[in-house]
Amino acid sequence: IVHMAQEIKDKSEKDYQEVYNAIAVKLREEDEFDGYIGYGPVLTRLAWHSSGTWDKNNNTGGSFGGTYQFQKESNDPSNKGLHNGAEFLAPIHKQFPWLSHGDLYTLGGVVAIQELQGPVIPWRPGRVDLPEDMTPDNGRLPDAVYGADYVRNFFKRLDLNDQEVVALMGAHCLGRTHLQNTGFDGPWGAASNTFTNEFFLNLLNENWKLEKNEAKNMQWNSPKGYMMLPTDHALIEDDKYMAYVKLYATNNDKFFEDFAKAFKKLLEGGITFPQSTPTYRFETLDSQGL
Ligand code: HEM
Ligand SMILES: Nc1ncc(C2CC2)[nH]1
Repeated sequence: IVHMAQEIKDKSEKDYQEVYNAIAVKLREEDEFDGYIGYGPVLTRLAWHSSGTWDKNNNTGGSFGGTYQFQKESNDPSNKGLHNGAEFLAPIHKQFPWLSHGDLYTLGGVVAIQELQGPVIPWRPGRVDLPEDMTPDNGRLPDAVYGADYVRNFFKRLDLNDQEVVALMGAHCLGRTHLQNTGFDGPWGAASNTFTNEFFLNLLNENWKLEKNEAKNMQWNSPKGYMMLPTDHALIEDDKYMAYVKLYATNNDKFFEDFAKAFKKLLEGGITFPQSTPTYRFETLDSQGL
């Protein structure tokens, strides 16, 4: 299967910056969601989950077809809680009906990372809505209860290596787990809505204890009230992953640079873009003085 991005001839960088700004203004205004965390984290997770269904072996799934819009995918138990992100984006789709669902979901993640003071994520348009019967089966997204070998093997299907996996996991600096979504709880301390390398610093500096939570799942908790999933903690149990955890804990610029590259790669998995497709690097609201 070839997912050839369409050439967008009648839309300019200004048009896409206008969509970016509409999402960013809504993100700034609707700040009360999830105990004043806001929509940034759940938009980031929606962009990741709509892309993370890709299978490089047969080029099925991925962000291209925007199939998260169909219940077969949005009702995947792995996607519990993401309807909040989709409902946030629905008025944006109404305002800009020419934007495909795949472009909408991935752009939402780009806006979230950038507006939460993370790196600029280069982004290309041209994903094309596919029919419902092209929706990938449930079960393509990762479980949180396993260790390093599982994580390494899982991300092979998305063509992501150790360095890319560790960089991407840094997005767990955002938001929080919700017992009713995934059976994991916490952090009880201030969950963050600012993109930093804190995930790596916490992994290295906190005193982690493996405990059974209220949903009978094992998770790692720290005296400060932070938590790590077993798949998070796996990054300091494996020597190859540990090297990147230490790199990103001590070099924030390198983390930002590597995260931006890996997140773009994740959001574009399986897509062939025409040579003529521009790569956009959007301005944040702050940098536009808005
Ligand atoms: C082994 C891979 C991964 C596993 C097992 C995993 C698992 C989870 C779980 C269980 C939650 C809690 C969801 C909830 O209870 O509402 C979560 C939240 C989140 N994940 Fe991951 N994740 C993984 C990789 C990623 C990646 C690659 C990204 C993005 C680059 C990401 C971004 C997020 C964000 C932003 C949240 C917070 C969502 C919110 O606050 O509503 N995760 N993840
Ligand atoms: N440490 C940690 N692992 C997963 C999370 C969810 C993103 C909030 N937090």
